[in-house]
Amino acid sequence: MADESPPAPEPADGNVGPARNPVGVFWGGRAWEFLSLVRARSPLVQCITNFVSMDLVANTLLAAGASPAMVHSIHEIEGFTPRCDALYVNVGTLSESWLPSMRAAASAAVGAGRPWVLDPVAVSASDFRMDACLGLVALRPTVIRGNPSEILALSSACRFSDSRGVDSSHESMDAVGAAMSLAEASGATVAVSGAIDYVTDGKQVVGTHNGVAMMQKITATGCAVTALIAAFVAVDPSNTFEATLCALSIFGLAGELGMDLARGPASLRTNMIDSLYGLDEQTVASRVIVSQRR
Ligand SMILES: Nc1ncnc2c1ncn2[C@@H]1O[C@H](COP(=O)(O)OP(=O)(O)O)[C@@H](O)[C@H]1O
Ligand SMILES: Cc1ncsc1CCOP(=O)(O)O
Ligand SMILES: [Mg+2]
Repeated sequence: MADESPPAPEPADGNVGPARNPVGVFWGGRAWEFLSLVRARSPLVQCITNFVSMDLVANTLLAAGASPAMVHSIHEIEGFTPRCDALYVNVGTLSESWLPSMRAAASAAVGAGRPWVLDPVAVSASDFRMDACLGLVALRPTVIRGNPSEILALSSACRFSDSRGVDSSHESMDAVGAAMSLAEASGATVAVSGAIDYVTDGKQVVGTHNGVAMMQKITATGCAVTALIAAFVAVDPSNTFEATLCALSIFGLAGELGMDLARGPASLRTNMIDSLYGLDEQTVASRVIVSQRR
């Protein structure tokens, strides 16, 4: 298809331009379209997520215009999950009693033709967690998003990596190859977060440069952006790759705007939610920065 979109303005540092997607649409424009769809449709996102993250995940989804539901009882899966627009599973505070709900919900989502998204928090912390995540990956998540250490560990299914827990000890660039392998093996779109967030389907790799380092100093920002990915995928399940990249861009941009007024992590958290809520087309179109890596 001919590329008829106008040329993108080069960013100040000149080395990464807002790239075009394969059909020549600006990522800033795509990100705005996805956010607008989420605001218009308010997708219902079932979240089976860790205790630490529940508040930030729910508030992030609400600020974006989506509708969160923290429903995790095994007795509610059969009736509830197929009615949702997307499912989000996060193993951050995994326990024996929750794992069956996660599996049942993933199966129910797949059975109902709904997308589901996995966040393999601290996957290498224990054999129990690694086995649980491998079992969940076998249930065909639509998207997997983790930090570099998590994606490296899950991709190699290495049970005793040098990861220290929920935080990453690697750069996102280090995990791009692992993310591609994981995408190929699982059939999922894989996102690895960091200073640059990379998204891959196993063939192409695209990076978004939005975000600020202080987002790492707020617990559950990773969990929250994975939930946002679920909301974006929910409104356009046939464009998983774009939805994932745009959710990461939008969340990073909210962090950048929030940082303008922040005095530290606590005020950044508040300002980030406010900024996400208030994003407008001009800001999104002009400030989303994406680069094609491959
Ligand atoms: N060095 C960084 N610079 C800018 N943004 C970052 C940086 N590190 C992480 N982020 C952003 O913080 C959010 C959470 O990512 P990350 O900290 O990698 O996940 P997790 O919380 O799962 O470890 C993502 O939106 C990511 O883009
Ligand atoms: C601190 C902590 N412990 C178990 S889950 C969790 C939150 C992890 O959040 P994130 O992966 O977004 O950093
Ligand atoms: Mg995480």
